[in-house]
Amino acid sequence: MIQNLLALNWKMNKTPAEARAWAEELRGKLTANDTELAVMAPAVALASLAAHLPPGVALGAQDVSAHESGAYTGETSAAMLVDVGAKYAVVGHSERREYHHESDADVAAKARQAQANGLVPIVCVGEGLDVREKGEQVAYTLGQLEGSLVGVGPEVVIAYEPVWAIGTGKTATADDAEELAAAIRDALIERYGSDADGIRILYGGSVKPDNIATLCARPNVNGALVGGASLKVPDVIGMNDALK
Ligand SMILES: O=C[C@H](O)COP(=O)(O)O
Repeated sequence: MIQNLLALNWKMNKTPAEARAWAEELRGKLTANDTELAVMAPAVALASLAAHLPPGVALGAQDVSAHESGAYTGETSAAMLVDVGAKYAVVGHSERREYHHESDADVAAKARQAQANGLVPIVCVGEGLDVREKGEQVAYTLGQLEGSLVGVGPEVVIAYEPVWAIGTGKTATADDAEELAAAIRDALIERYGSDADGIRILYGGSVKPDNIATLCARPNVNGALVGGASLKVPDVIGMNDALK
C-alpha cells in the first residue's frame, strides 16, 4: 500500500507573514489519517513555515537550481532548501516549462541536483489541450517523463498534470487520471524495476475537496498536487479529510 501524498503548491501566493498565519490556522485542525501532507511554498516563506507548521507536515520548494552553487543570480540551491527544512522540490511544473522555457533535460538536471542533496523531486509532466484533442496524451506524457528522468533515481514523486486542467476548473475524469497514472507506472517499472513499487504518482489540475476522493481512489493515483484549493485552510482540511 502506497501512502497518499497531498502536496499543496501555493505558487506565487502568500508572504512569510501570511504563511505563518496559514500554518497557525492549520494547527489543531488536522485529523490524523494515512495521508502525508506537504506544502510547496515560495522560497522566502519556507523559514517561517518551518517554524510554525504543525508536526508531521512536510515542507517543499516549487523549484530548485540545477547547479550546486555559484554565480547563478536569483536561483536557490538544493542545499539551501535542505538547510531550511525542505523535504521536497517540485521540478518541471508546466508553468516553469512554459514561462521559463525549461526543457526535459533542464528538469532532469534539477531532479538530479535535488536527489544529490537529499531532496525528493516531484517531477511534473502532462499534456496540453492540443495534444489531448489529438488523443496523443499517453505518448506525449511518457516522452516528457523519459526525458525528465535521465539520470534520476527512484526516490522521486511523479505528478501528472494535464495543462488544460490547471487553474481552469476543468478536471480530468478519474478515468483520464488513471489512464495516465497506469501508463506512468508501467514506464517507471520498466525504468526502475521493483524499485518503482513505492513511487507515488499524483494527479494535479483543479483538485478540490469534492473531487479528490474520486480521483485518488484509482489504484495508480497516490495523491494530488493542488494549486488553488491549497490556499485556504478549510479547503485543505476538506481534502485531507476526504482522503481518509
Ligand atoms: O501545482 C498545481 C497545479 O498546477 C494545479 O493547480 P490548480 O489546482 O489550481 O488547478
